[in-house]
Amino acid sequence: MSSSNILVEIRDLQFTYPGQENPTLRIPEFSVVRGEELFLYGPSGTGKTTLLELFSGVLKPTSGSLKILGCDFVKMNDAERDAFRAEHMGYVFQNFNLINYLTVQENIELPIHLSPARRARLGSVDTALVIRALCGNLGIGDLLGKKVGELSVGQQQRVAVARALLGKPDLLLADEPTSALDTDHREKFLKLMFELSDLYGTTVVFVSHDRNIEKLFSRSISLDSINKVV
Ligand SMILES: Nc1ncnc2c1ncn2[C@@H]1O[C@H](COP(=O)(O)OP(=O)(O)OP(=O)(O)O)[C@@H](O)[C@H]1O
Repeated sequence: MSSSNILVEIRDLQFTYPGQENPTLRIPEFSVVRGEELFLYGPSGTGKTTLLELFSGVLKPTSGSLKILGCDFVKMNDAERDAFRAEHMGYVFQNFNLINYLTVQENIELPIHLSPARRARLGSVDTALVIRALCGNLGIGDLLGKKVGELSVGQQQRVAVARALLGKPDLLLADEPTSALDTDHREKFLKLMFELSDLYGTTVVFVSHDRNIEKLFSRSISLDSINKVV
Protein backbone atom coordinates (compact mmCIF):
# COMPACT_ATOMS: atom_id res chain seq x y z
CA MET A 1 0.00 0.00 0.00
CA SER A 2 1.51 3.37 -0.94
CA SER A 3 1.84 5.85 1.92
CA SER A 4 -0.26 8.39 -0.01
CA ASN A 5 -3.24 6.09 0.54
CA ILE A 6 -2.93 6.56 4.27
CA LEU A 7 -4.96 9.35 5.83
CA VAL A 8 -4.27 8.71 9.51
CA GLU A 9 -1.10 7.04 10.73
CA ILE A 10 -0.34 6.12 14.34
CA ARG A 11 3.05 4.92 15.64
CA ASP A 12 3.71 4.04 19.29
CA LEU A 13 0.93 6.33 20.45
CA GLN A 14 0.24 6.55 24.14
CA PHE A 15 -2.39 8.67 25.85
CA THR A 16 -2.82 9.12 29.61
CA TYR A 17 -5.43 11.53 31.03
CA PRO A 18 -3.88 14.15 33.33
CA GLY A 19 -3.84 12.91 36.91
CA GLN A 20 -4.26 9.24 35.87
CA GLU A 21 -1.62 6.66 36.61
CA ASN A 22 -2.27 4.33 33.67
CA PRO A 23 -2.68 5.09 29.98
CA THR A 24 -6.14 4.82 28.40
CA LEU A 25 -4.61 4.07 25.00
CA ARG A 26 -1.37 2.45 23.89
CA ILE A 27 -1.47 1.79 20.16
CA PRO A 28 1.80 0.58 18.60
CA GLU A 29 0.60 0.86 15.01
CA PHE A 30 -2.62 1.75 13.22
CA SER A 31 -3.67 3.39 9.96
CA VAL A 32 -6.84 4.67 8.38
CA VAL A 33 -6.87 4.35 4.61
CA ARG A 34 -8.11 7.21 2.45
CA GLY A 35 -11.70 6.71 1.30
CA GLU A 36 -12.61 3.89 3.68
CA GLU A 37 -15.66 3.70 5.96
CA LEU A 38 -14.14 2.40 9.16
CA PHE A 39 -16.23 1.01 12.02
CA LEU A 40 -14.36 0.96 15.32
CA TYR A 41 -16.18 -0.88 18.09
CA GLY A 42 -15.63 -1.70 21.72
CA PRO A 43 -17.47 -1.79 25.04
CA SER A 44 -18.23 1.39 26.96
CA GLY A 45 -15.22 3.00 28.62
CA THR A 46 -12.53 1.39 26.46
CA GLY A 47 -11.34 4.63 24.83
CA LYS A 48 -13.31 5.08 21.58
CA THR A 49 -14.19 8.71 22.24
CA THR A 50 -10.65 9.35 23.50
CA LEU A 51 -9.24 8.04 20.21
CA LEU A 52 -11.62 10.24 18.16
CA GLU A 53 -10.59 13.24 20.25
CA LEU A 54 -6.95 12.43 19.46
CA PHE A 55 -7.83 12.16 15.75
CA SER A 56 -9.56 15.54 15.89
CA GLY A 57 -6.74 17.17 17.83
CA VAL A 58 -8.94 18.04 20.81
CA LEU A 59 -6.56 15.86 22.85
CA LYS A 60 -2.82 15.57 22.30
CA PRO A 61 -0.96 12.23 22.53
CA THR A 62 1.19 11.87 25.65
CA SER A 63 3.86 10.26 23.46
CA GLY A 64 4.33 8.73 20.03
CA SER A 65 3.25 9.99 16.66
CA LEU A 66 -0.14 10.71 15.09
CA LYS A 67 -0.07 11.93 11.50
CA ILE A 68 -3.07 13.09 9.55
CA LEU A 69 -2.56 13.85 5.86
CA GLY A 70 1.16 13.48 6.62
CA CYS A 71 1.11 16.28 9.27
CA ASP A 72 2.31 15.29 12.74
CA PHE A 73 -0.27 16.47 15.30
CA VAL A 74 2.20 16.02 18.14
CA LYS A 75 4.45 18.71 16.66
CA MET A 76 1.66 21.26 16.14
CA ASN A 77 0.66 23.82 18.75
CA ASP A 78 -2.99 24.17 19.88
CA ALA A 79 -3.81 26.93 17.37
CA GLU A 80 -2.32 24.92 14.49
CA ARG A 81 -4.31 21.83 15.47
CA ASP A 82 -7.53 23.91 15.75
CA ALA A 83 -6.97 25.37 12.27
CA PHE A 84 -6.12 21.97 10.81
CA ARG A 85 -9.28 20.44 12.32
CA ALA A 86 -11.50 23.23 11.01
CA GLU A 87 -10.07 22.88 7.51
CA HIS A 88 -9.92 19.11 7.13
CA MET A 89 -12.46 17.49 9.47
CA GLY A 90 -16.13 17.21 10.15
CA TYR A 91 -17.60 15.50 13.18
CA VAL A 92 -20.95 14.22 14.35
CA PHE A 93 -21.27 13.48 18.03
CA GLN A 94 -23.89 11.58 19.98
CA ASN A 95 -25.61 14.81 21.08
CA PHE A 96 -24.91 16.51 17.69
CA ASN A 97 -23.57 19.72 19.32
CA LEU A 98 -26.01 21.88 17.34
CA ILE A 99 -27.03 25.35 18.48
CA ASN A 100 -30.76 25.19 19.19
CA TYR A 101 -31.60 28.88 18.77
CA LEU A 102 -29.95 29.09 15.32
CA THR A 103 -31.66 27.92 12.15
CA VAL A 104 -30.70 24.81 10.22
CA GLN A 105 -28.95 26.98 7.60
CA GLU A 106 -27.01 28.93 10.26
CA ASN A 107 -25.89 25.75 12.02
CA ILE A 108 -24.66 24.20 8.79
CA GLU A 109 -22.71 27.35 7.87
CA LEU A 110 -20.75 27.41 11.14
CA PRO A 111 -17.64 25.51 9.96
CA ILE A 112 -17.01 27.83 7.06
CA HIS A 113 -17.20 30.85 9.37
CA LEU A 114 -14.58 29.19 11.57
CA SER A 115 -12.21 28.36 8.71
CA PRO A 116 -11.48 30.54 5.68
CA ALA A 117 -9.67 27.52 4.19
CA ARG A 118 -12.85 25.45 4.52
CA ARG A 119 -14.80 28.27 2.88
CA ALA A 120 -12.28 28.29 0.04
CA ARG A 121 -12.90 24.58 -0.59
CA LEU A 122 -16.42 25.46 -1.69
CA GLY A 123 -14.86 27.37 -4.60
CA SER A 124 -16.82 30.12 -6.28
CA VAL A 125 -20.19 28.41 -5.81
CA ASP A 126 -22.71 30.26 -3.65
CA THR A 127 -22.74 28.72 -0.14
CA ALA A 128 -26.55 28.89 0.09
CA LEU A 129 -26.83 26.83 -3.10
CA VAL A 130 -24.38 24.21 -1.82
CA ILE A 131 -26.30 23.95 1.46
CA ARG A 132 -29.62 23.66 -0.36
CA ALA A 133 -28.28 20.81 -2.53
CA LEU A 134 -26.68 19.03 0.43
CA CYS A 135 -29.86 19.28 2.51
CA GLY A 136 -31.96 18.19 -0.47
CA ASN A 137 -29.86 15.01 -0.63
CA LEU A 138 -30.36 14.47 3.08
CA GLY A 139 -34.13 14.98 2.90
CA ILE A 140 -34.12 18.16 5.03
CA GLY A 141 -34.26 20.70 2.19
CA ASP A 142 -37.54 22.16 3.47
CA LEU A 143 -36.20 22.80 7.00
CA LEU A 144 -33.46 25.35 6.29
CA GLY A 145 -35.24 28.28 7.95
CA LYS A 146 -36.38 26.32 11.03
CA LYS A 147 -34.73 26.62 14.43
CA VAL A 148 -32.84 23.43 15.24
CA GLY A 149 -34.54 23.22 18.66
CA GLU A 150 -37.86 22.59 16.83
CA LEU A 151 -36.61 19.50 14.95
CA SER A 152 -36.90 15.78 15.69
CA VAL A 153 -33.81 13.81 16.71
CA GLY A 154 -33.56 12.21 13.25
CA GLN A 155 -33.79 15.61 11.56
CA GLN A 156 -31.15 17.07 13.91
CA GLN A 157 -28.88 14.18 13.06
CA ARG A 158 -29.11 15.01 9.35
CA VAL A 159 -28.35 18.66 10.09
CA ALA A 160 -25.26 17.54 12.01
CA VAL A 161 -24.13 15.45 9.03
CA ALA A 162 -24.75 18.32 6.59
CA ARG A 163 -22.68 20.61 8.82
CA ALA A 164 -19.90 18.01 9.09
CA LEU A 165 -19.74 17.45 5.32
CA LEU A 166 -20.01 21.06 4.14
CA GLY A 167 -16.79 21.94 2.31
CA LYS A 168 -15.91 18.28 1.61
CA PRO A 169 -13.64 17.54 4.59
CA ASP A 170 -11.00 14.82 4.25
CA LEU A 171 -12.15 13.07 7.41
CA LEU A 172 -15.58 12.63 9.02
CA LEU A 173 -15.47 11.53 12.67
CA ALA A 174 -18.68 10.10 14.11
CA ASP A 175 -19.21 9.14 17.75
CA GLU A 176 -22.30 6.92 18.10
CA PRO A 177 -24.60 9.40 16.34
CA THR A 178 -27.20 6.72 15.57
CA SER A 179 -27.78 5.45 19.09
CA ALA A 180 -31.14 7.26 19.41
CA LEU A 181 -32.59 5.72 16.21
CA ASP A 182 -34.33 2.41 15.56
CA THR A 183 -32.61 -0.16 13.30
CA ASP A 184 -34.44 0.83 10.10
CA HIS A 185 -33.71 4.54 10.48
CA ARG A 186 -30.13 3.82 11.52
CA GLU A 187 -29.44 1.88 8.32
CA LYS A 188 -31.15 4.45 6.10
CA PHE A 189 -29.22 7.24 7.76
CA LEU A 190 -25.86 5.47 7.36
CA LYS A 191 -26.48 4.66 3.69
CA LEU A 192 -27.28 8.30 3.05
CA MET A 193 -24.18 9.43 4.91
CA PHE A 194 -21.99 7.03 2.89
CA GLU A 195 -23.50 8.17 -0.42
CA LEU A 196 -22.41 11.71 0.39
CA SER A 197 -19.01 10.76 1.86
CA ASP A 198 -18.31 8.71 -1.31
CA LEU A 199 -19.35 11.62 -3.50
CA TYR A 200 -17.09 14.01 -1.57
CA GLY A 201 -14.15 11.60 -1.20
CA THR A 202 -14.47 11.92 2.59
CA THR A 203 -13.05 9.13 4.77
CA VAL A 204 -15.34 8.05 7.63
CA VAL A 205 -14.31 6.85 11.09
CA PHE A 206 -17.35 5.83 13.13
CA VAL A 207 -17.16 4.54 16.70
CA SER A 208 -19.87 2.55 18.41
CA HIS A 209 -20.55 -0.33 20.80
CA ASP A 210 -23.45 -1.50 18.59
CA ARG A 211 -22.15 -4.13 16.19
CA ASN A 212 -25.54 -4.53 14.46
CA ILE A 213 -24.50 -1.85 11.98
CA GLU A 214 -20.93 -2.99 11.26
CA LYS A 215 -21.94 -4.82 8.05
CA LEU A 216 -22.65 -1.46 6.41
CA PHE A 217 -19.01 -0.36 6.70
CA SER A 218 -16.07 -1.16 4.41
CA ARG A 219 -13.91 -2.22 7.40
CA SER A 220 -14.66 -3.10 10.98
CA ILE A 221 -12.13 -3.36 13.79
CA SER A 222 -12.26 -3.80 17.54
CA LEU A 223 -10.45 -1.12 19.56
CA ASP A 224 -9.23 -3.87 21.89
CA SER A 225 -7.34 -5.47 18.99
CA ILE A 226 -5.18 -2.38 18.46
CA ASN A 227 -5.07 -0.97 22.01
CA LYS A 228 -2.36 -2.74 23.97
CA VAL A 229 -3.03 -1.38 27.47
CA VAL A 230 -3.17 -4.22 29.99
N1 LIG B 1 -11.32 13.72 31.21
C1 LIG B 1 -11.04 12.49 31.66
N2 LIG B 1 -10.20 12.33 32.71
C2 LIG B 1 -9.88 11.11 33.19
N3 LIG B 1 -10.35 9.95 32.65
C3 LIG B 1 -11.19 10.06 31.60
C4 LIG B 1 -11.58 11.32 31.05
N4 LIG B 1 -12.43 11.10 30.00
C5 LIG B 1 -12.55 9.76 29.91
N5 LIG B 1 -11.82 9.14 30.86
C6 LIG B 1 -11.70 7.67 31.08
O1 LIG B 1 -11.07 7.11 29.92
C7 LIG B 1 -11.65 5.85 29.62
C8 LIG B 1 -12.13 5.85 28.16
O2 LIG B 1 -13.22 6.76 28.02
P1 LIG B 1 -13.92 6.99 26.61
O3 LIG B 1 -15.00 8.01 26.82
O4 LIG B 1 -12.89 7.26 25.59
O5 LIG B 1 -14.55 5.53 26.35
P2 LIG B 1 -15.64 5.07 25.26
O6 LIG B 1 -15.17 3.75 24.76
O7 LIG B 1 -15.83 6.14 24.25
O8 LIG B 1 -16.94 4.90 26.15
P3 LIG B 1 -18.52 5.06 25.74
O9 LIG B 1 -18.81 3.94 24.77
O10 LIG B 1 -19.21 4.87 27.05
O11 LIG B 1 -18.70 6.44 25.16
C9 LIG B 1 -12.77 5.63 30.63
O12 LIG B 1 -12.28 4.77 31.64
C10 LIG B 1 -13.06 7.00 31.16
O13 LIG B 1 -13.49 6.94 32.49
